[in-house]
Amino acid sequence: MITEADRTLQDFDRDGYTIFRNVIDPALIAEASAHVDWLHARYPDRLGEDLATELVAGDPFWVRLVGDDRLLDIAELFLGPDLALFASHYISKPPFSGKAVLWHQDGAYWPLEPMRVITLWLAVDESTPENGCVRVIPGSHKDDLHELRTRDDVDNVLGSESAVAVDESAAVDLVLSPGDVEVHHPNILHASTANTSPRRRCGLTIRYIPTSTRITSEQQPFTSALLLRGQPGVNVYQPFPQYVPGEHMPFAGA
Ligand SMILES: O=C(O)CCC(=O)C(=O)O
Ligand SMILES: [Fe+2]
Repeated sequence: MITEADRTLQDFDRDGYTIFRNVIDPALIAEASAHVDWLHARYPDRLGEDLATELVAGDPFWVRLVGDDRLLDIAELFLGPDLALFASHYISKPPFSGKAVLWHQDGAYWPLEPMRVITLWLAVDESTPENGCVRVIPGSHKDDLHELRTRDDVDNVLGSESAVAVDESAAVDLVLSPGDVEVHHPNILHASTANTSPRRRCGLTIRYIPTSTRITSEQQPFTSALLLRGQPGVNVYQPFPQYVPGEHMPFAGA
């Protein structure tokens, strides 16, 4: 018998991405949205595209969110039962000014060995072509990792892109509603345009690894390495943060 999960994995093997609808409930998405506002107030110098990984392990709400069982159950389908966080990053593009993300493969940036890792991209806002949703080239995950080249001639989040010609006519726009999750492979070519609309476009990237994938960064434990489920495997991890009223964002169950 072919189950729903088998079909999802087959889609992912063929296309390099797949979408899960309505994973996270509106109450928790509202907290994630408030978290982005709270982070902006707490770190006023950071851009919305840069609410990043080094803030995660000291932030009880962030850890609660990436450790949510609904997200880990999805990660487990792809990676098995022993799961860690490698990195997580809100990419919140403000109205009218949000920057583009140029075509890239995530794995080209990451200190992981082997490159066994998936991204869950959790939609916090509606995400459409108008406000700069993620776009992918289906099947491009079958290529090896390309070299990177620097790009500072256009305003963009990464400052670089894959050094490869991309046939944009093959791109698929990932239109998502708040609470939906898009899963993508570390080798898939993906991008997003600038936000020229009046609506914010916020998503939370969550990079999960099986604990058999080694984080080879010099910094140990890596800034956002957290053991989330099962056995610790080959890495060392950050301790879980304790909630301190007044220091951290209050949230349900804090
Ligand atoms: O949110 C975006 O626009 C880009 C996301 C991305 O590159 C990723 O999740 O790896
Ligand atoms: Fe990416």
